[in-house]
Amino acid sequence: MSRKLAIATLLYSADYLPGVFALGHQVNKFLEEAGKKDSIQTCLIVTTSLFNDTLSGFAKDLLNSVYTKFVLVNPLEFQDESVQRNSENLALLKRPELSAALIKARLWELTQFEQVLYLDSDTLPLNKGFLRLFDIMSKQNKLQIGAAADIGWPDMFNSGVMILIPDAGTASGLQDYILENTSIDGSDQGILNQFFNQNCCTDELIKESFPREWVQLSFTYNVTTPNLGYESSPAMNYFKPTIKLIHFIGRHKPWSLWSQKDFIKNEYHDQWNEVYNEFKKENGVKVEMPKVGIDDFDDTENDHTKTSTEEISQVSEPAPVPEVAATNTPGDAIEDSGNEPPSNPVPLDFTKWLTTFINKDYSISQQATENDEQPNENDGNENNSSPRSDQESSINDMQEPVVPSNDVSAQYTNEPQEHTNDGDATENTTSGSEQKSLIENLQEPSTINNDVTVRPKNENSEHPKESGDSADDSNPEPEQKNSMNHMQHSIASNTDLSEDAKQHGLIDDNIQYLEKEKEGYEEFLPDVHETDAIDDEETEFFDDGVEEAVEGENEGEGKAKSSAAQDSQEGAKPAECKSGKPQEELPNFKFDWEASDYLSKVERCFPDDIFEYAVK
Ligand SMILES: O=c1ccn([C@@H]2O[C@H](COP(=O)(O)OP(=O)(O)O[C@H]3O[C@H](CO)[C@@H](O)[C@H](O)[C@H]3O)[C@@H](O)[C@H]2O)c(=O)[nH]1
Ligand SMILES: [Mn+2]
Repeated sequence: MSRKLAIATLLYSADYLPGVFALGHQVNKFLEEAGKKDSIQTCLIVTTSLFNDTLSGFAKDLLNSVYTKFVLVNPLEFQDESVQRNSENLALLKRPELSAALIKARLWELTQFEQVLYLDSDTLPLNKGFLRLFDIMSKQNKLQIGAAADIGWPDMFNSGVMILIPDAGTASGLQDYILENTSIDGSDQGILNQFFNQNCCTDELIKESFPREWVQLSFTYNVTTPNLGYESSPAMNYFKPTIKLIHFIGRHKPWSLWSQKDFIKNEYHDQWNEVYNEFKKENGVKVEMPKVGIDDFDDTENDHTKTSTEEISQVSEPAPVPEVAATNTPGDAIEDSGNEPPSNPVPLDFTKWLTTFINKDYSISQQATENDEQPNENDGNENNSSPRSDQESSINDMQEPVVPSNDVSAQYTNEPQEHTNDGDATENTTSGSEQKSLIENLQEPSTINNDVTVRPKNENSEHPKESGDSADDSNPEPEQKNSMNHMQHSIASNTDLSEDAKQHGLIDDNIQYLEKEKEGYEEFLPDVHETDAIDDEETEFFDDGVEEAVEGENEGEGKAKSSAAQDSQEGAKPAECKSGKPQEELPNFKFDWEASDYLSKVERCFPDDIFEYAVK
């Protein structure tokens, strides 16, 4: 009699939907190819609140087309406390969204299956060879976990690919352990290693009798990428034909911006995109993924979707640009892009800020004597934001299509709740995607030739407390959520940007925007590109630039980031203003933010072509 087998993945925030879709699609392909479609279930573990309250009926239908079973799970008991205790270690990862990955502990509750192959949703099997794991591990017992070494610390396993035996006793033991111990990495990988992996027992005596066992799988079952600095490693070339699965670890996922950029992308990202496009084509998905994914969202619900739902909850209308779960908040940007000067003296829009503060003193003094000498200058100023104004109509066009919500026929297990997709007929959709941006340094993998390395099994002992080494497979990157929040204030243009690039519409807009103004801003541009082209931090840059320039009332301090402005000023000095009147004194760059009415006193004297973008 055949064993009850499942391949499972996890979804606790909508921005991983593309991963879940592509993975499910690919797994099905290989199950079919291997003739195992009927013998191995595909199982989506999804948080109850995400499923019931957030995902659209359309998304559920799509999920239903690739997964045979949905398992709705709730947070672990006392998960909040665990997350709290782990927060310090998790901070090392710079991946706060992973706090909820502790919910992977629920995998051992899937006792309706005899064996489960868990795959992170950012994994991609490359061929049906990955299914051999069920054969290789056919004798696995409930105290064992099969996983490949993590490249960040190869004495530990990576928890993105795990084969396990569900068992109620193990499940409760693990959850107790999570309650009582701090995870090495603040998330699931650390604590699962501590629980299962004898190597994490730093006390040699206890190690002798360690009760559970990590069975090390070949790295070819979980080849993590990116592998910066090692991409052309001889080992990679040597083992390439044997790779069964790729795992896109870290902040940057194949569906996020960076994979669309030439500078980091590798062939596996192309493969992922092919699979994803194939999925979309086969399922007739033509709308943008945010429209697929999420219904109206109630911010009061679960913690697990917090990273995305913080954003979702703010959004009244979806932005058209991101392919995947990206949230752009139309609000501020659109409002600010009108002709009304902002009532708030702290400008959010960098260009507006720039044009208003330049030559303030000059214009004030000129005003005193010349009155109408520069009658049109303020027009350009007011139109600073005009490149974005055309987006308002795009936003208005972004109404979620009415998508019929079909019943999801998959069975729900484990605290089933009736899903109420009926109310989802109209999806005012948006998605909360924090753009995960990180480039990992990966160590050269110590690849083994055998598929499995079974370690000596020990018995009966206490669990190791914790080790000092981080299992972090991600390089720290500055936290970017805040900057994402800033990003939400802007709307990306509805261009033909690649779908993922569209997620970062703001970034690209800003870059293009500045390029248009290149003349006179050259010294400024490299900073923008270097700092911003890759990820979300550009928004911080702008804010910083504003703050620094403002705070740096002595001219030197502000120069670093507003040098272009100053240069333009200096360049303008001997030249003529648009009015034709030569400037007679150096502009004063002092910027007194306390002066509440400064906007009304601001003038500039640049030639109009500097503000060409305003016309466009
Ligand atoms: O916002 C999120 C974040 C994660 N996930 C799910 O949780 C998995 C783990 O997150 P992921 O971004 O894939 O983590 P990695 O970058 O792979 O980071 C490493 O560290 C994590 C924390 O220990 C482990 O869960 C991973 O297996 C391990 O590879 C994802 O694949 C998803 O299935 C979500 O649904 N929403
Ligand atoms: Mn992963």
